[in-house]
Amino acid sequence: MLPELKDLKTFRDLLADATGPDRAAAKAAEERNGQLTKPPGALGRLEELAIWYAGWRGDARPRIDAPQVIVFAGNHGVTAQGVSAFPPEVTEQMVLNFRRGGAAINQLAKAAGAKMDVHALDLDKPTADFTQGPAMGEDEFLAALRAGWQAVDPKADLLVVGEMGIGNTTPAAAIACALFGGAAADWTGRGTGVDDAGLANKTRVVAEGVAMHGGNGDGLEILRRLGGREIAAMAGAIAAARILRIPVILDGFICSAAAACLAHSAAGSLDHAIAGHQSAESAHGAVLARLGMQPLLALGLRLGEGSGAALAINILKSAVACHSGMATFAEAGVSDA
Ligand SMILES: O=C(O)c1ccc[n+]([C@@H]2O[C@H](COP(=O)([O-])O)[C@@H](O)[C@H]2O)c1
Ligand SMILES: Cc1cc2nc[nH]c2cc1C
Repeated sequence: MLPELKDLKTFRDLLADATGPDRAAAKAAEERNGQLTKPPGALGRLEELAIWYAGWRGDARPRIDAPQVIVFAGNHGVTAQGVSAFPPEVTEQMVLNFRRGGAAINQLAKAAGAKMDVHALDLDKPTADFTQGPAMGEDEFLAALRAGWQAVDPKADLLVVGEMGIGNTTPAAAIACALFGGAAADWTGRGTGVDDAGLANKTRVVAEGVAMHGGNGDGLEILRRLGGREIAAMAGAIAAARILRIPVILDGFICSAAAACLAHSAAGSLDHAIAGHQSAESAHGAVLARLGMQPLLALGLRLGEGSGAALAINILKSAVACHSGMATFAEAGVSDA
């Protein structure tokens, strides 16, 4: 059961106190893996993926039958600074497109056998421009975390969180810079495709935001000050999934920035998450490296929407299918080494 998110302290406490995977199930899965009809280690990373998944599900021979993809959408006051190649109206237009089934993620979720939910968060009320003050007040931030928290289907057995929000690579870059240090230019990329002048302007905006808000508190406070509603909602959903023991596949740059805020606030809070795909957004590889994650795929996508993570669902499903469906040496009458 998922506890109610009364206030930010409750969220912080739940994040810090969440229990880890079921070690007995992981151990039993490891033993089973050693008996399957293949040379030891021959399924490469699929083997560790299946054991990791078994541990989080508390089942040495699990199945993946009910993946959930959630796309959160939000609008950003910082778009007033000309940081995106597209106008902010596109956020709402794309939400309609998601609801009609016309976006890439609709097809990718379908191809992965996942149900997809869309949550648009106060699109008519963009966050504040973080160069002027905190992006969200405490109540707004809590409401966004809660939207993510409540969006997770407790019956799901795998979760992908994605986003749509014109301008949101700017807050994601600012978050990464505030959490990991270095120069704004190290974390700022082209997003939907800004030109060189646009990139220079965006880098200045990120630097201003980090100068104003960086160094103020933990990852959650950084998320409130520099983030956005859809970014906070992704963080809320990832944290809820851990409590529900639902493994998570992370998507691109913005999703990873949301996740990084959780990891900064409480070590181990991403133990139930893996990286699905390394985005072409320039700093995504560096964020994943800081999180100690190796993406399953690198196909050059830079779309968001949960697209890269949705593509990785079938890899995890395949790992679990091999693990749970293969015969052991004894069952198949194949000679062991
Ligand atoms: O996920 C990524 O790595 C990613 C990289 C570049 C762009 N995006 C998507 O593009 C939008 C943000 O780009 P921008 O240029 O408006 O900041 C937002 O809707 C994201 O879903 C997403
Ligand atoms: C068309 C479009 C689709 C998107 N999907 C996620 N981010 C996006 C940004 C744009 C501009």
